[in-house]
Amino acid sequence: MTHTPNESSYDLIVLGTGPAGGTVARRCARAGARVAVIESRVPGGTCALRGCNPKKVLALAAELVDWTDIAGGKLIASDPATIDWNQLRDFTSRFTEEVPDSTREGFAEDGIDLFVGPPTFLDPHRLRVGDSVLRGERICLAIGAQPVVPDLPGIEHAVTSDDFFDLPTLAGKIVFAGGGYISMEFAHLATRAGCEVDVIESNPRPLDGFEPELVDALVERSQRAGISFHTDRDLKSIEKAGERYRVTMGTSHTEAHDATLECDRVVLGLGRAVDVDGLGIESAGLTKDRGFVVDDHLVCVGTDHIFAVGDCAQTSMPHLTMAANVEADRVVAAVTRALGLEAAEPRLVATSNQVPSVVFTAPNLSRIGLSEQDARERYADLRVEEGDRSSWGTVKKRGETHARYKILIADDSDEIVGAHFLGPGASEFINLIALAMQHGIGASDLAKTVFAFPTFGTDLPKLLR
Ligand SMILES: Cc1cc2nc3c(=O)[nH]c(=O)nc-3n(C[C@H](O)[C@H](O)[C@H](O)COP(=O)(O)OP(=O)(O)OC[C@H]3O[C@@H](n4cnc5c(N)ncnc54)[C@H](O)[C@@H]3O)c2cc1C
Ligand SMILES: NC(=O)c1ccc[n+]([C@@H]2O[C@H](COP(=O)([O-])OP(=O)(O)OC[C@H]3O[C@@H](n4cnc5c(N)ncnc54)[C@H](O)[C@@H]3O)[C@@H](O)[C@H]2O)c1
Repeated sequence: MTHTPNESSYDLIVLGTGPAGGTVARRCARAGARVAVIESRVPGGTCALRGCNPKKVLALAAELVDWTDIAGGKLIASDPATIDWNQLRDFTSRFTEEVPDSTREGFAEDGIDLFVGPPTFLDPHRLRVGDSVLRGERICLAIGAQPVVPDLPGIEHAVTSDDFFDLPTLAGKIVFAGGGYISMEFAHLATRAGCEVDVIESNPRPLDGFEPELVDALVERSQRAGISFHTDRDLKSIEKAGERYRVTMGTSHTEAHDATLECDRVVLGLGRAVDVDGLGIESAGLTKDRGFVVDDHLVCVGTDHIFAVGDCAQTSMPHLTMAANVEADRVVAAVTRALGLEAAEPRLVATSNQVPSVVFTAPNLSRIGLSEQDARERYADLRVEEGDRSSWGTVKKRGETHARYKILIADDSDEIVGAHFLGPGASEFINLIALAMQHGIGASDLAKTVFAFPTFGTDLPKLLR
């Protein structure tokens, strides 16, 4: 083995400091591995710095305004609450400001060497970062994904979710391109902040993958909150029009019906993609498709010592923080075992169908497991419990008008194979269903379970009977 003079050797080199990389690095270091982490940006990862956590602060503000709006004249006097963007943005930044230092401190506590800068593979075991060359017995890619910015005329006028948290103003008319999680959550905030809001989505409805009836109900509720939808429409171009922007939308099928919208800001929510620019993946023999192509053990195809985990790995797992943590735990077990250390077994275990997700609109939309369409293809004995909870006391007490559910049960085995909720309690129900799905609690046992009254939990057994 030849070493360059400033080359350091490690048992494990991790690329990325998000939930996936952070977990792999710290748990392996605590198990006794000599670990280096390379981060190309400020340490902390998407979730903590420009994703879930700051987004949840914004979503809380949207929910609060919405709740005072729908409960005004009932639970409280009807003066509407308002959002002061400067105050909200500054409050949100308090939660992100501390992340880089606390990430650095956490790594230091665990004896991990942190290198900040863009890395490049020199060969399958060695990476250059700045002036340093690091050699890793094992390497773990946890580089996440970046907002998709398509090559369209005028795209430089748009901002991404990364920029949204620091916008100098949240006012006027905002066009969100794409109708996925990011646009829907930010659109719900923006309309509650008094903006005029439009969402452009190339599919017939936003939030592909969520149950169509529940999405339709959320769209109706969103429209009532002031959001306009342009479905079956693609973002085509953006032009500067004085102080404003002119957005052109095509249809997904023909150019015959282009339409334009004038607005003050365009925000992209067109998905996220893995960016390997400058990483030199060919020197490491890596294959990338939508993400790094891995085998069932999260080992990159074409290698026997490089793992990929979280948003950058091409697996059936959704691109969510807890899914990244589940995969990270599997890699920790594999790496510690391979290094001959005491194997650190996974703390979190779930299949892709057992990972719940919530869209933090007001009201929330949640899902776990299969859609009804997929479940019908797999289960001849499928039982579907579905309905509208908007007349139920727990919903009406809050002043909410839109609340639906759909629970999918394989009748012979009593197994819950999918569940979908919109409205008050959606994020509580989905966790109870996740508990049942992850630990083999059948629908009829869940239907007999006693929860504290009056919480949303007490509605769940009734939805299953
Ligand atoms: C606006 C927004 C809201 C979200 N809300 C939620 C939510 O509510 N719930 C939820 O579960 N998920 C949410 N997500 C998704 C969640 O953030 C991701 O699934 C999660 O962060 C994935 O973790 P990761 O460790 O794989 O990647 P990341 O957290 O993206 O971390 C990857 C790290 O690698 C670094 N990196 C990139 N390239 C390189 C390189 N070449 N070399 C070294 N380092 C590199 C990046 O800078 C980053 O620090 C949200 C995402 C966004 C954008
Ligand atoms: N609450 C959460 O858990 C949460 C929140 C935000 C983000 N995320 C994660 O981040 C990922 C990225 O979020 P996202 O909202 O950017 O992506 P997304 O994949 O959820 O949605 C992108 C949407 O853009 C549409 N689209 C694509 N190109 C278009 C075009 N040219 N014109 C119009 N519409 C177009 C797609 O049809 C799709 O509906 C999510 O898939 C999710 O994994 C999770």
